[in-house]
Amino acid sequence: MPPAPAGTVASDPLADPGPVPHPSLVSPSSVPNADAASTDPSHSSTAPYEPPQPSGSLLLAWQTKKLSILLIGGGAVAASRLYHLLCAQPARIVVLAPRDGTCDEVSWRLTSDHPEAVAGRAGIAVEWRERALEDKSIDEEIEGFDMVLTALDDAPLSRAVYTACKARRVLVNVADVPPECDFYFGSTLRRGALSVMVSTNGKGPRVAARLRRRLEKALPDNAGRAIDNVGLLRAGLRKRENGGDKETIERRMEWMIRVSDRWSLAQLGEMDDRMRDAVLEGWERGEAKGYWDVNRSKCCGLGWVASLFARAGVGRCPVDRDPDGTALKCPFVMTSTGFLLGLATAGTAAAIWARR
Ligand SMILES: C[C@@]1(CC(=O)O)c2cc3[nH]c(cc4nc(cc5[nH]c(cc(n2)[C@H]1CCC(=O)O)[C@@](C)(CC(=O)O)[C@@H]5CCC(=O)O)C(CC(=O)O)=C4CCC(=O)O)c(CCC(=O)O)c3CC(=O)O
Ligand SMILES: NC(=O)C1=CN([C@@H]2O[C@H](COP(=O)(O)OP(=O)(O)OC[C@H]3O[C@@H](n4cnc5c(N)ncnc54)[C@H](O)[C@@H]3O)[C@@H](O)[C@H]2O)C=CC1
Repeated sequence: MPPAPAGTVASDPLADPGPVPHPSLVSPSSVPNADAASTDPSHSSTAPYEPPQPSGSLLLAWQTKKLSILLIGGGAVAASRLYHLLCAQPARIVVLAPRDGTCDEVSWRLTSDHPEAVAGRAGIAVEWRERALEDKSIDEEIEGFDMVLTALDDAPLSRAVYTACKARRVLVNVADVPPECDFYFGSTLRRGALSVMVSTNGKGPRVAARLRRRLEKALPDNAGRAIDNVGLLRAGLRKRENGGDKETIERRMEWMIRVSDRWSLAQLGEMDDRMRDAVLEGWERGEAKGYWDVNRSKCCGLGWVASLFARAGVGRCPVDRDPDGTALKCPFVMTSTGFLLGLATAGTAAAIWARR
């Protein structure tokens, strides 16, 4: 089969078109108002498009690999900041805090020989300036940094840092003075390359943490691995087809959408090198292989049957077609099944009653 023409959604007749096409592949006017499907009863908009939620902040995945970041303070808040900074893997992290008063976690992350502490610092120039910040030396201390974070128990000193940073156009977060922050931290859960941040924009950080814990419990165990494996698949696709022209980009995205929508998170979490290569073999023909298509010999050959069933959408909700959903949990399937059963029961009762 020749490669799929750009912009088409299903070159494989049995392939699932998937729940939502990529925004770049549909005309903007066909994007529906997500509110219509919202389960939040406070949303009663009839606007055709999602009305802006005035939260006051822009959530972004900030790429920090070229940044030099200064963290001032060494207490519990600084420990949390340091953990998130290490996850972000900037070029350089400098902590400015006297040894006396610095908590164990901060000093462990900065100096321990424990293999995990060492791995956590890998590739980052990490430095601990073991001294206290003084008012008169602020300008000197912040020199050369792209971002400054303060986690001090000294509000006037924090404010002075803020003023100095603003004079130099350096981005700053002052943990104890929200109006003097260019950005806020949020409650973030991390699994591999997957991060989810809950932000209440300064309204209720403790509640944000509670919501984050709830999300953590709801997330499948291997969600992080699933995302990492999708990353490897996309990298593999780029190796096969690295073209940058519009048609190639559209074809790559269209194929990735179809493949992504055929694998549940649990199945993605299992995707190993063999499965990935088998999926990538479908690229040339524009074929989007699902989990069972590349595991047909599994379960004594019953994988073939599962592959046919999966392509026909058996076991999936016919309405949202979510690869992680099952028909048993689909309100549409359950309601219509209940309705048909009710109808059959009422019909049988009526027939029995009419015969008497
Ligand atoms: C504006 C913001 C600026 C910023 O820090 O970037 C800010 C500000 C302040 N927090 C204060 C207090 C508390 N903060 C927490 C917890 C967290 N705070 C975080 C973020 C933020 N905190 C930003 C807004 C984020 C948002 O709203 O979404 C989290 C999410 C992320 C993180 O810090 O990494 C992290 C949870 C992480 C997790 O567990 O997942 C707890 C709960 C606890 O400790 O258990 C308390 C005590 C209870 C309470 O006060 O509500 C005070 C002192 C108030 C006072 O003086 O009374 C201020 C200053 C003020 O509000 O004036
Ligand atoms: N944004 C947030 O998430 C939260 C913010 N806070 C606020 O953040 C601030 C810090 O909180 P904690 O870490 O719990 O306080 P903490 O008292 O545990 O730590 C303060 C740290 O600052 C260091 N320090 C003090 N003066 C210094 C100086 N001149 N130079 C360098 N380091 C200095 C101390 O050695 C200590 O390590 C507090 O003002 C608190 O109200 C508190 C809880 C959550």
